Formats: sequence, structure tokens, C-alpha cells
Amino acid sequence: MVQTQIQMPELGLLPTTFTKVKPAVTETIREITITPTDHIDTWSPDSWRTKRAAQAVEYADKDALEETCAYLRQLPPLVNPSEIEQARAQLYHVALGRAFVIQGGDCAESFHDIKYDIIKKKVELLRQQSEVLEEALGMTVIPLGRIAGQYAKPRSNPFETLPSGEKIHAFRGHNVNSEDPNRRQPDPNRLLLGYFYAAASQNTIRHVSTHSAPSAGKTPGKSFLYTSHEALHLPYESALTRDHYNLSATTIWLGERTRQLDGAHVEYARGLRNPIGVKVGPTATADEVVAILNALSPDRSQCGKVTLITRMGCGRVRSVLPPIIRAVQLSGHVPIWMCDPCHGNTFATSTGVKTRRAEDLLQELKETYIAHRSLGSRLGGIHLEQTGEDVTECMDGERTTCEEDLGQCYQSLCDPRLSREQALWLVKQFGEFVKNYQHEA
Ligand SMILES: O=C[C@H](O)[C@H](O)COP(=O)(O)O
Ligand SMILES: C=C(OP(=O)(O)O)C(=O)O
Ligand SMILES: [Mn+2]
Repeated sequence: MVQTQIQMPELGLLPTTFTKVKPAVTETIREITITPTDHIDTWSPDSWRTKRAAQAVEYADKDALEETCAYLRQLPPLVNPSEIEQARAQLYHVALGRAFVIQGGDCAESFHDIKYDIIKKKVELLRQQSEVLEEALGMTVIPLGRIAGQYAKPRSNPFETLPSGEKIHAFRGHNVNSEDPNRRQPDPNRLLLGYFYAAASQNTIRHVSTHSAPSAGKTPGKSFLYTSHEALHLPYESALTRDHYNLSATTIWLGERTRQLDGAHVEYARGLRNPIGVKVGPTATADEVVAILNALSPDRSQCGKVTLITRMGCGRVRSVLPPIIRAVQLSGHVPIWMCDPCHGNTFATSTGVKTRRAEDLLQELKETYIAHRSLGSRLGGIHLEQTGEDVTECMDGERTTCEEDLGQCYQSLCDPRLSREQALWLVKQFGEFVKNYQHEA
């Protein structure tokens, strides 16, 4: 464990430069009421503290947490504001249907995987996927890693019970605790480890990009791929926020369990310049999604500022997605629509192992693509849990065909990831499907 000398800066002295949004009249477009907000000037990197934070981590020693965050506030940024602005500019084109995004990586990155070869394989997988998609879709594809900071997890149940009857914290990601049942107490020092592992990962990504990218993509020092993670742990995220930039990643997202309109996560994200993703599951209503867009992007001209990452589950898309797409179209917002075919298709085997079927993932991608096309909307990206390793965590028709096969190489700390081969298969199949669809249309 790292030893740190904590210096306590005065809290509350963070820079606060605001753009005051003019109060505007309330307007109604068809059935949907939009109230442009004039409350951005009440935002600060810490204004979320007045709201309820779902999935918040309970630390035994709250002072130790605050001391760690005070230390994090003094550390250098992990990404530059210019990179965030560049991503915003590129995502604008995605929202308008001129480019596409492939976002992928671990469900929960492991500190043990911060190794050159493992990171390199993740980066190369994303590059290969973007090449496959560029060829199939005939447009630029922007790779975006769930990488260099995906260290905090929401869980269905905050505790688990051991066979002995002892109740322990659930594993909440390496920024919070260990997967080892004997070391589940949340430890704030892990946030510092997370920061330094994220920095090492960023460094490796830049190195891999400079040394193994095709010559056209080589820009020394420039990251080949943008980084992202779920902004779950708000004390950590806000400690790495300067002015209106979260400098821990290019883009962050809000999870299905933390996107409450009146909650702390929406409050935190609404003041950021970073592109923001929001997971949208099958219980989301159209009004709720429009209200989230109003909160995160009150200025509706900010095309691509918000990415709606739908994760409905195959078979459910046709009934739940179209009303949401329609309501967003009528609202005047122009978000990016992305499909995460993973989280609505997880199931546990008879022995309690979490898995997914690659075929179900492909099916949800197809259903989502068709839902957008039939409403004149556009699917702008795919979001996958995957790794560059040869794991056996998801089922396919080839190597991992049954429950027994999952045991061969199941290493995930949380949700099952597609192996390199499965992840490539999926984007190739999707690319073929789009080509045929466009040909027939
Ligand atoms: O990655 C997502 C969530 O953390 C995960 O799906 C929750 O899984 P659980 O139901 O095992 O807690
Ligand atoms: C927690 C996740 O997903 P969701 O919020 O969609 O359940 C995730 O992406 O790992
Ligand atoms: Mn997951």
C-alpha cells in the first residue's frame, strides 16, 4: 500500500468560472415540456454534495477519504482540456451521422492488469474493430477505451454473505476494495493507487499508439484513443475536476443505477465540458430521458454533448426504444445514440456464473440499428465489455459453447467480457448486417 504525506488544502477554494445561461421561457413541443435551466451558475465541482448519491461508498474513516481527495486535488491532470475539446468536436460529427464510435474495455479494470502487453492488446483490439467498422460503414470510426480509470463499480447488492454467514462488502472495483473476501473494507488509499495506475495506463496507451499505430495515425505524444470510465465515485471524480473539466478521462458516463434526475451524479455531470454518456435501460421512460438531456445539455444546440447508451436486452428493443427515440427527436436535442448490448443480456448459469451469449449481443445491435433507421434516427456507436485476452467468459458457437467451457479461463472481476476473438466477430457481423441492410434499403 502506498504511503502518502497528505497536505490539506482548504476545501471550497476551487476555481469557479461560470457561464451564466440566460433564463428562457418555457416552451412546449408537442407533448413534451422543456424548461431551459438557468441554474448552471449554482454548479461547482462539489455542488453534487447537496444531493443524494446512489451507490455511494461508505468509508469507515471519512476524514481519511477527505484527506486523500485533498491530495488528489493537487496532482497533475491525466488528460488535457484540449483533448476533451477535440473529442467534443469529433463527437459533434457522430451525432450528425457522419462518424461512428466504438467504445470498449473491461467491466472492471484490474490493478493487476496494468502491464504493457495487456494494455497493448486492448488498444490493438479497439484499433482493429475501428478498422473493420470503417470499412463496413464507410465513415470515420472513433475508438474510445473503457480504460485508464474504470475502477469503481455499482452493484445490485452492496453486501454479500460468505458461506460462513459473515456479511462483507461486495467488490466495488479496485479503486474501492479488493476482490479478496478478506480485504473488502473500502480503503481511501486505493484512490491514489487508481490515479497512478490510470497515469501509467495513459502513458502506455500513448506509447503503443506512437510505436505500433499505422503510419497515418502516428502523432507522437497524442493518445490514439480517448479514455472513459463510469463517473461513479464522486469524491474521486470531483477531486480531479478543474474548472469545468473532469481531467481524469476524456469522457465519462453515468450508469443505469446513478442517473436519477435529482441525484448527485446528474448534478456533478451537468457542469462539465467533457462529453457525457448516460446508460438507458428498459425501465427508463421517454420523459425521463428528455429530462436528463435537459439537465445535462440545457443548450440544445450542443450536438453530441450527451451520448445515450441504450442497454435494453435483446427482444425488448422493439417495444421500449422507439418511444424514447421519438421523444428525443421532438425535444430538439441531438445526442449520440449508442448501443451497449452487454448489460441487458447478462444471465447467471445454474452454478451462478455470470455470462452472456454473443448471439444475443448481435441481436440487440441489429434490433437497435433497425429501430433507429425506421424512425430516421441514427445509431452512432457500440459500447462493449471486452478484453484483448483469450478469456472464456461469454458463450459463443465456437470455443465457449456451454457452461462447462466458461471455467477454462474466466478471469473477470465483475461482468463477463467478450474475448478478443468474440469482440472482433461481433463487430464484423454487425458491419456485414449494416452493409446488407443499406444495400436492400
Ligand atoms: O457492471 C455492471 C454492474 O456492476 C453489474 O452489472 C452489477 O452486477 P451485480 O448484479 O453482480 O452486482
Ligand atoms: C455498470 C455498468 O452498466 P449499467 O450502468 O448499464 O448497468 C457498466 O457499464 O459496467
Ligand atoms: Mn459491467
